[in-house]
Amino acid sequence: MVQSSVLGFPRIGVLRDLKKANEAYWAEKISQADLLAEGKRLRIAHWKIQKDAGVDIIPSNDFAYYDHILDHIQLFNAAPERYSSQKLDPIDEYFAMGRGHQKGGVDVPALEMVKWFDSNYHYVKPTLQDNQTFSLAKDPKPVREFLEAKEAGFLTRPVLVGPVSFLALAKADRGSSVDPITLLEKLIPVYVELLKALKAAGAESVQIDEPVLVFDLKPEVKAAFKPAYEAIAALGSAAPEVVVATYFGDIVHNFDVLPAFASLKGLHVDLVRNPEQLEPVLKQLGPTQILSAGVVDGRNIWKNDFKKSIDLIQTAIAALGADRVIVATSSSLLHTPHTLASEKKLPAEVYEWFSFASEKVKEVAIIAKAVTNPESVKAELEANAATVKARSESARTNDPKVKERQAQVTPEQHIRKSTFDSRYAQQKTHLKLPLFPTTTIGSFPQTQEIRIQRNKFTKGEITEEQYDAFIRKEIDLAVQIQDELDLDVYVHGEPERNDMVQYFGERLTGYVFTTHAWVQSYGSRCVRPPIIVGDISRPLPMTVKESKYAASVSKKPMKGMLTGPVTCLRWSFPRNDVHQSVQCQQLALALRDEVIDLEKNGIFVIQVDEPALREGLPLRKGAERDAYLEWAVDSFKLATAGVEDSTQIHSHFCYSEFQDFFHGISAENRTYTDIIIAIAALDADVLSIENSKSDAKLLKVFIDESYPRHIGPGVYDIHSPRVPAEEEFKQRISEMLQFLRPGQLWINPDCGLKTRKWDEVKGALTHMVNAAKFFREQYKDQA
Ligand code: MET
Ligand SMILES: [Zn+2]
Repeated sequence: MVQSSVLGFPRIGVLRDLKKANEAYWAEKISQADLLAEGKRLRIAHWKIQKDAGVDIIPSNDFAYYDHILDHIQLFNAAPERYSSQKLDPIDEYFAMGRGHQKGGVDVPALEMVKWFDSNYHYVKPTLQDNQTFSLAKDPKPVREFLEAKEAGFLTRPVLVGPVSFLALAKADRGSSVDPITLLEKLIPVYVELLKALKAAGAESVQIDEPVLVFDLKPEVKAAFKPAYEAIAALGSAAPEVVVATYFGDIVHNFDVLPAFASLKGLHVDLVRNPEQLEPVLKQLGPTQILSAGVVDGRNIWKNDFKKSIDLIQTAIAALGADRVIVATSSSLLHTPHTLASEKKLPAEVYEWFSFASEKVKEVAIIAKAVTNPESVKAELEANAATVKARSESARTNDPKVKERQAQVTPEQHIRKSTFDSRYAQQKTHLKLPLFPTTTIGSFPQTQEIRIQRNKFTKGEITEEQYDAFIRKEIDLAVQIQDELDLDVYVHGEPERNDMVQYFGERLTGYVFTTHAWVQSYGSRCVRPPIIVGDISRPLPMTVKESKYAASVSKKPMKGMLTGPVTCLRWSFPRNDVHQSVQCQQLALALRDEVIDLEKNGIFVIQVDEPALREGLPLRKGAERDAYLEWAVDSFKLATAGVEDSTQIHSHFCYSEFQDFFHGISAENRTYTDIIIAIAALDADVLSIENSKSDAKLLKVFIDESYPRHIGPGVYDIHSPRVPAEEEFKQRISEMLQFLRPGQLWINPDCGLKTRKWDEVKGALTHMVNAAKFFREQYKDQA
C-alpha cells in the first residue's frame, strides 16, 4: 500500500499562537512553564490535524520555538562560549543565540541569521570554533518530543538535520578559521548516540534532512556523506530506519553521493520543483529502497493538481511497486500558512484555488488513496479536476491592457540618463549631503497605538480623515525624532504600512489578500504574503500622499520608500500559471509610475528595497541563474530609470545577501560574485546592506569588483533589542574603512526598525550618529 507522509508542519498555530507565547515570555508576562505548555499544546494540535487527515507518516521535532537549526546547535552543545558561559537557563540561552540577550548583567548579540535556501525563512547559522567540540545535550529534544507524541497517541517520525548539511550551513566564528566540514568526525558520534536514543525510545524511522544535496558541493563536502552515513548504517537495527530528505532542487548532479545511502531505507526528492528528476532517481535506488515522492508543494498555496501528481506517483509505482513509494509534501510545510479554513473574506471563486498546510496534509492522504483505490476518493478527484479547470479559464487572471503595455517596453526605459559620476555631481549639489551621511532604512517602530488605529480604520470604526490625521501625527513624530537625532536623510517611518509587500499589493490589481495566512519568517516574526492571482497594474499613486506630507514638514531630504518588483513578487505567493519574469515586469511597470510620481511631487531620494533579490537566486550556477539575474535586474531598472539625474536612487538589501558563507558550496558556485555583479548592474546610486553581524572583510568584494557607487553596510543589528555602545559603532565603521573609500560610505542600520521599541531605536541611533560625526571630523579634509 502506498503511504502518505508530511516532512514538517508549520509551528506558529492558527492565530500565530507561538509568536504570542514567545513574545509574552520575552516580555516576562508569562512563565517558562506557560511557554513550554503552549509549545506542547501546539505540537499535539498539529499531530492531530495530520492524523485526522489520514497521513501515515507524521513528523516530530519539526517544531521549534525559534528555529530548527538553532535547536540543533543546542542539541549538539555547540553554543559559542559567549552564550554557554552565561549559565542561562537552556531556553534563555537558546533565545540569546537567536535574538541576543541584554538583561541581568548579560549582554550578548545574536548569532547570525540567514535565509534558508531560496526561501524567506531564516535560520540561525551554526557558528563554530577552531577547537569546536560536540556532545549530545541532556534530555535531547528529538527524543523528548518523540516521547511526548507517543504518549499522546501519535507514532511519529522524528526529523533531524543531517550532519553534512548542519556543517555545510555553518561558519567559523569571528577569530576562528575552521572549515566546519572538517569537524565531521567529531560530530558523527553525537548522531550515533542520538539515533540510538531515538530507537530506544521506540522510533521506527527518522527523516534526516540533507538539503545541501541540491547545491553544487565542494569535494570535501561531497566526500563527507560517505563516512557520515556509513557510521549511521553501521548501527543496523540499533538505530531507526533512515530516510534522507532533499528539497528545493534536484540532486541529479550529486548522484555520486548516493552510494553513501545504499544501506538506508530510502530517499525523499522534491518533484514539485524538479519533476524531471523522477526517472533518473528511480534508477539510482537500491533494490529495496523506497522513494518518498514530494508532489504536494510545501512552498506555495495553490491547490494540488491531483492528476499531475498521480501520474508521477504511478510512474514511481511502475518502477518500484506500491510498497516502495511514499506520497509526500515536497518539503516541510513550514513555508505555507496554517489553514484555509480561517479565511472568511476571500472571493469564493479563488478560495477554491488554494490549499494551505492543513489542506495539503489531506492532499497527500488523498493522492495515496487515489493510487491504491481510486473509487474511495472519486468525489475528491472530480472536484479537484473541476477547480483546476475553472482556474485556468477564469477571467480574473487576464488583463489585456497590462499585456499591451508589456509588449511596448523598450530597452531605453531601463537606462538612466547619465552615468553615476555625472549623476552624483548633480545629486551632491542638490541634496547637500555631508561625508558619512546617516540615514535609516525606512520603518520606525510599529507601536501598539499604530496597530490599534489601523485596525479601527480597517473595521470602519474611524474615518479615512481621522486615520490620515493619525498617520500625519506619526510622521510628525518621526521627523521630530530625526531632527533630535540629527540624521542626514530622513524617512517618513512607514506608519501607514502593515507590511512592505502587502501594502503595495493592496494598491495594485491582480492581488488577493488573506486575513490569517501567516508564515514564519524568523523567530517570532511572521509575514502574511499576499497572493498574486492575475495580471498586475497600478490604478492610483500608492505612497505619494505620505511621502509628500513628510517632505513638507522636514528640513532635510526625505527619502521615498518603495518595495522593489522582485521583492513584491518573491514575498507574495506568485502565480504558478505564468512565468515569474512576466509577473515581475508587471510589478516593475507599476512601480515605475510610482517613482516618477514621487519625483514630480518633490521627493528626490527614492529607495527601492530589494531584500529578496538574493533569496530568489537559483541555487546552482548555470542558465537558470543567469536568466533570473537578467530579468530581476531588468525589472529594478525598469522601475527606477525614469528619474532625472539629480534624483538619487537608493536600494536596500538585508539578511547578508552579499556574503556567501556557504563553506559547503564549491567555489565556482559561490553566489556573491554573481550577486555583486547583479547589484552593480542595478545602477542604484546608494546601496544599504545588512552587515552588522558579518565580518567586515567580506566587504572586500566591493573592492575586488571596484564598486564605484555609494554603500551603507549596516552597523546596527535591528533584529536584536540590544543597544550597541558608541564604541561598537566606531569599531564597525573603522573596520569598514579598511575596505571602502570614506567618500562612498553611508552610515545606517541593517534594516528597518519596525520591530524595535522607540527607546532602543533612539539609544542606538544616537550612538550611531555620534560615531558617524566622529569619523566626519577625522576625515574632514576629504569632504
Ligand atoms: C526587509 S527590508 C525592509 C525595508 C523597509 N523599508 C523597512 O524599513 O522596513
Ligand atoms: Zn531590510
